[in-house]
Amino acid sequence: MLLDLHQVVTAPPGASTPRIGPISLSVDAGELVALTGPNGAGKSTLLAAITGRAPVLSGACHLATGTRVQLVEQAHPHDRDLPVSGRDFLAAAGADPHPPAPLNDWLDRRLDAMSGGQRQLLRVWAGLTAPGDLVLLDEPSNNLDAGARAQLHRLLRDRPPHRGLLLVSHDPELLALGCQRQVTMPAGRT
Ligand SMILES: Nc1ncnc2c1ncn2[C@@H]1O[C@H](COP(=O)(O)OP(=O)(O)OP(=O)(O)O)[C@@H](O)[C@H]1O
Repeated sequence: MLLDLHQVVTAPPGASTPRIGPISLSVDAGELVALTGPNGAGKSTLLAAITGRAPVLSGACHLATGTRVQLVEQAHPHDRDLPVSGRDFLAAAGADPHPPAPLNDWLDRRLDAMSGGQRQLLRVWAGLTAPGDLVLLDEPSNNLDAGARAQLHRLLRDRPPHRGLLLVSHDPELLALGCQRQVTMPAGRT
């Protein structure tokens, strides 16, 4: 098992409330596990706990020894300030430099000259193909139009087969992509 959470209770980085959880889930190599739940339930905070940026207040969060984690966060306003080309961004991430069309058409463009959706797809590609065993995707279809959502589905469908994926999403189309399990985050507590 790459990731095994048992009754984990966490809280946002630097805060002691709200308490998030308890939640249990596991992700094995090759599995796609979906994490759903209402806005504010704590899904992004749980990803922060898995990557060590938020505390595990009780329960156990176990990553198999040597597991490399790639986190693709929700689109961040500072993304657009990065003065690098798509090609340099993929190189810096250690990602596959040959994404499928139409992503390959954007590689000579600077990130700050791409649309938010184009940056988002490139970030997902980087997360899926950079060295890693477990990929954490935080609401990757946010702000994508129908065409970009279709591209995202293709990237996920054709992902490297042995990686484990934990997919945070509210998007029914994404959740229908063939998740092994769907786990619902309980509402947060103060
Ligand atoms: N830095 C912080 N300090 C205090 N509270 C925070 C902080 N960051 C988030 N929160 C609170 O923690 C709770 C969980 O937030 P989080 O972003 O993890 O939820 P989420 O399930 O990912 O939500 P969404 O579906 O809207 O993205 C929310 O009530 C939020 O207001």
